Amino acid sequence: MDGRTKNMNDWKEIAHVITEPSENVLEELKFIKPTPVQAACIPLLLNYKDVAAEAVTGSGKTIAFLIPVFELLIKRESPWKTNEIGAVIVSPTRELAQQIFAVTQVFLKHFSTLTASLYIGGKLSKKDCHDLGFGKLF
Ligand SMILES: Nc1ncnc2c1ncn2[C@@H]1O[C@H](COP(=O)(O)OP(=O)(O)OP(=O)(O)O)[C@@H](O)[C@H]1O
Repeated sequence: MDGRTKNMNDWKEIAHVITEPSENVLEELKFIKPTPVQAACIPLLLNYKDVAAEAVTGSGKTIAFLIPVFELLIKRESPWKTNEIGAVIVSPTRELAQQIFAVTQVFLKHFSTLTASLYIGGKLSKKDCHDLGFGKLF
């Protein structure tokens, strides 16, 4: 058993359906095992189920949806159209949006074919519109 397999052991319930890039993200973040909300949500979302989860702050909700989002985006077989958006993550506050975007950056290092942009209030919307024109997947 190599180091990676050993580290992924606690993710075994869901590790068989996630790809190497996600495993690399988990390794980089040093997340040895899933939190309860992650264990509950990730398999359902990967099976294209609708999920509404409520869990206390700090329970790991970010990864619970980011892993499925990235996994489902890279599994898509039909080619992306210019300006097509693959996923939209809506957050109630600017701070939370920035926090989620920071974790997204770790994923992007390992999912090199995807890109992401952050759109928050307090910035010039003209620049946002310009950025969107380049066809972000996120
Ligand atoms: N499986 C895991 N193992 C260890 N640490 C984790 C794991 N998942 C998330 N964390 C860490 O726990 C902390 C809280 O995670 P996260 O921000 O995703 O929680 P949250 O439920 O989205 O919180 P909030 O409701 O405040 O947005 C972060 O520091 C994150 O890096």
